[in-house]
Amino acid sequence: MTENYDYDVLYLGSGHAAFDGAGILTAAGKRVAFVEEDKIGGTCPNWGCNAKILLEYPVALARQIKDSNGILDGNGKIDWVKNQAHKRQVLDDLPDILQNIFEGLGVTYLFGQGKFVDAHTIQINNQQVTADKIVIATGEHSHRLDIEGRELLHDSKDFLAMAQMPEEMVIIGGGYIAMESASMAVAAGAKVTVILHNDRPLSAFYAKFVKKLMADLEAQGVNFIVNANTQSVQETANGLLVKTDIGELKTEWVLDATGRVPNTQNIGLDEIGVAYSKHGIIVNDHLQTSVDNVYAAGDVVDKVVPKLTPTATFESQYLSQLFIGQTQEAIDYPAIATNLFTSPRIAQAGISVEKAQAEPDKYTVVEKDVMGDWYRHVDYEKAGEIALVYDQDHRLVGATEISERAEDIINSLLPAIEFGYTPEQLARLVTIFPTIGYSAFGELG
Ligand SMILES: Cc1cc2nc3c(=O)[nH]c(=O)nc-3n(C[C@H](O)[C@H](O)[C@H](O)COP(=O)(O)OP(=O)(O)OC[C@H]3O[C@@H](n4cnc5c(N)ncnc54)[C@H](O)[C@@H]3O)c2cc1C
Ligand SMILES: NC(=O)c1ccc[n+]([C@@H]2O[C@H](COP(=O)([O-])OP(=O)(O)OC[C@H]3O[C@@H](n4cnc5c(N)ncnc54)[C@H](O)[C@@H]3O)[C@@H](O)[C@H]2O)c1
Repeated sequence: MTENYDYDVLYLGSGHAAFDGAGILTAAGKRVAFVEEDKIGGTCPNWGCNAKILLEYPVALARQIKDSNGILDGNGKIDWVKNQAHKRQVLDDLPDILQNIFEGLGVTYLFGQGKFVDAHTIQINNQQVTADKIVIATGEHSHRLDIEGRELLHDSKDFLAMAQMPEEMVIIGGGYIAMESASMAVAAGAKVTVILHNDRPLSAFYAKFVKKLMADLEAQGVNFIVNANTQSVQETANGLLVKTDIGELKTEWVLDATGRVPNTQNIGLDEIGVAYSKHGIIVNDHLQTSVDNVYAAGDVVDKVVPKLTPTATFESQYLSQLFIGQTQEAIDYPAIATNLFTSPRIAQAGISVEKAQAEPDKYTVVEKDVMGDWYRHVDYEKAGEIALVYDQDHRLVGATEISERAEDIINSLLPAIEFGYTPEQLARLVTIFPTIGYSAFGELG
């Protein structure tokens, strides 16, 4: 009987995987609690997406100034100290704002590290609380290389809170965080070296566009060292010395961007029998764990869909609908759009080019240089390419673009990809001209 518990639904964590679905539950009269050991709202608002985009926004502006051939006066120099101050001004109140909103909806916040005592009971400090259903939404933390001098390495949280931009920086890794940080740091004046342990960074993105991005970043001053394993970082009289198996280099600051690790440790999973792997908590197609009343959502889940905020939101809302009986169906993920916030950006959604090329009987790939569209020159852009994936009925099923406006193009095309618009339906979309959204549909012509 659910009345025997303190709460109907309790979330371990208070990030997007928790709060985006909570309103659905409280509206249905459910008693809801979040357990949070750090900042309310989790990674995305505090040291992920929001912090990143505030610091990153001037990068494209600075590039526009430089590429405008003097139309926009000035040198487009980014003042990192002021940039950080602006970020703090916008974000520092967000946890309080979220707390007010959710307490206003009737949600209880319980502060401290939560750990399972049994399948229905969570220990927080000296307190035990019970719930009918418990959702593990503990997210991930940064991976730290196990090398000599690991205590000298920094993570993405440190990067996004960095008071001053160092003159020199080494970034280890070739994922989203490595590339986005390299793009920001070089634009803000740092001498950046990226160490890759292979020669295929950004493995989830179209290889041809990744090569173009790397060439562009190189032209901006980023130095890539490929196929190098970092072995140690040492403090010397002249700064830090980073040693790899193919050489060494001196630097001021080192970012370890070698991935993120699910927060599955020290929360009592083994004690209550919740199964997990190194990729996260193992769930069925209803996001239910190996223990019946325990579910998981967000980055902590072992899943094939990208670990992004909108994915966490989708899962959180799905679980709430499941809990109030609005659905009994398995989770049905839509096409998930993603964007790499570098300059230039790479965005994508739907069937990838690589998958389409591997199945030529099912898909056709059309690639275009987007600079043939006059509108792309409005903001002084110099290069951009799109790859469109069509099925046999000539419906758009996937798209990826490299350009400064790639995220807006892919967002515009997403409804066509998700809902499988026919050419006739597409022709009925009368969008605003002249805009980047209009240009997006122009690419389909
Ligand atoms: C640098 C960076 C940039 C990113 N940029 C983007 C982006 O541009 N777009 C995008 O879509 N995604 C981005 N992401 C990913 C995005 O932040 C995550 O997908 C999203 O935050 C996942 O939400 P979540 O609720 O699953 O986890 P989180 O937001 O990590 O929340 C988990 C919460 O659980 C708490 N917690 C953990 N263990 C316990 C415990 N035992 N007891 C109590 N509380 C606990 C943590 O303190 C945390 O607050 C970025 C991530 C990083 C690191
Ligand atoms: N724009 C966005 O939406 C955005 C931005 C940042 C982060 N994120 C999310 O956060 C997650 C984490 O991002 P991330 O960049 O930390 O991870 P990632 O998994 O994208 O990249 C990790 C990188 O580190 C490399 N690596 C792994 N082990 C290594 C080792 N021992 N030595 C050297 N390199 C090593 C990998 O080859 C890979 O290139 C992503 O999966 C993404 O979902 C999203």
